[in-house]
Amino acid sequence: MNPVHADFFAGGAGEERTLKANTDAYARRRIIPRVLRGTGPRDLRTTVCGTDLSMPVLIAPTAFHLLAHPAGETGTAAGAAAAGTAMVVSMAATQPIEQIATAGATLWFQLYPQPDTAFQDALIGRVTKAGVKALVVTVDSPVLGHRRRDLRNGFTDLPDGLACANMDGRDIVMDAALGWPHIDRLRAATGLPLILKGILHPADAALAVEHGADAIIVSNHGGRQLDGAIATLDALPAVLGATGGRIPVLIDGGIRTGTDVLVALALGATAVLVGRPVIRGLAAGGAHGVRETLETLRAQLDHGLALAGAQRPADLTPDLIT
Ligand SMILES: Cc1cc2nc3c(=O)[nH]c(=O)nc-3n(C[C@H](O)[C@H](O)[C@H](O)COP(=O)(O)O)c2cc1C
Ligand SMILES: O=C(O)C(=O)c1ccccc1
Repeated sequence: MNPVHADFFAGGAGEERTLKANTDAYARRRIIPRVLRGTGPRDLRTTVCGTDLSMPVLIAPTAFHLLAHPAGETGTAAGAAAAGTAMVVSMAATQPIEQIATAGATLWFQLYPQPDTAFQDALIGRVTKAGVKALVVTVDSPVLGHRRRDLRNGFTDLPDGLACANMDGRDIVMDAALGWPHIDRLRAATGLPLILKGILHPADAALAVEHGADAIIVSNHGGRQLDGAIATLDALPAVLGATGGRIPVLIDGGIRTGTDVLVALALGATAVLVGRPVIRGLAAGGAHGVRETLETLRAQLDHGLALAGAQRPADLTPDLIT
């Protein structure tokens, strides 16, 4: 990959402390396995907001897949389809949603709320018509994070010939005026499940429930927005305390192995999303590479469940983690 693009995918904001904290939080945890619980054969299937998944792992929304591989988002979606999981398509996707949909994966669509609500409504209509099964609204980006690698590299825009293919020639606006009324507006604008991505504070998790969110994603945007923000795994318990089981709580950031998935599930997440590992799979081998990444996570999760004394994700409980 072009090193400038590799930096774009890998990098975080500021000192990259939060980027590192996400993976460190998993490395700090240890599993206290149970034995003699009859763990075979495992069943990893999970349903989230009406979407059936072969395992509790989804593809996080990430920008610009054509920079990673000529198959682009359609290749990523084909990998998701082969693995039986869902892909969250970024608003900054470089291929049209209708093309990505031809790969046959279950798709959710990620949206940065746009001040041009007429355009936003049209985009929601377009992706709904294309068959997406949920809207994921990213709420952690009132402004873009300060990404020093991109600034140093002068990476400010897509190269000629590439564009955000679902934006009708517009730029994505990150809007610091956003508030809960914008969420209420989105809630009224769609019958699709509405999922808020980028929640870290328990008070915001409670507000998300009150404003009709169908699920939330505990996320710090992979350490790309507020450097110094809490690691997502460390934020999870208080968020779960605030939601009290009323809606599913998903998590992303720093998940690199199947045992990381196991830890997140045991601490109460319904499912996880993975960002950079999928981009690396895509860059290395297109749709097959994405599938390989997902199948590796599945095999590791399955193996970990057996060794920790769980037959299915629902058997995992917080007492298994220290
Ligand atoms: C290169 C890159 C681009 C991203 N683009 C988006 C995006 O367009 N929309 C969004 O909501 N999140 C975006 N994210 C954040 C991811 O959805 C996710 O929160 C994060 O990557 C999870 O951390 P992980 O990469 O450690 O798995 C992006 C992340 C990366 C690394
Ligand atoms: O969200 C991101 O992290 C990201 O990298 C991005 C870049 C351009 C447009 C939208 C998102």
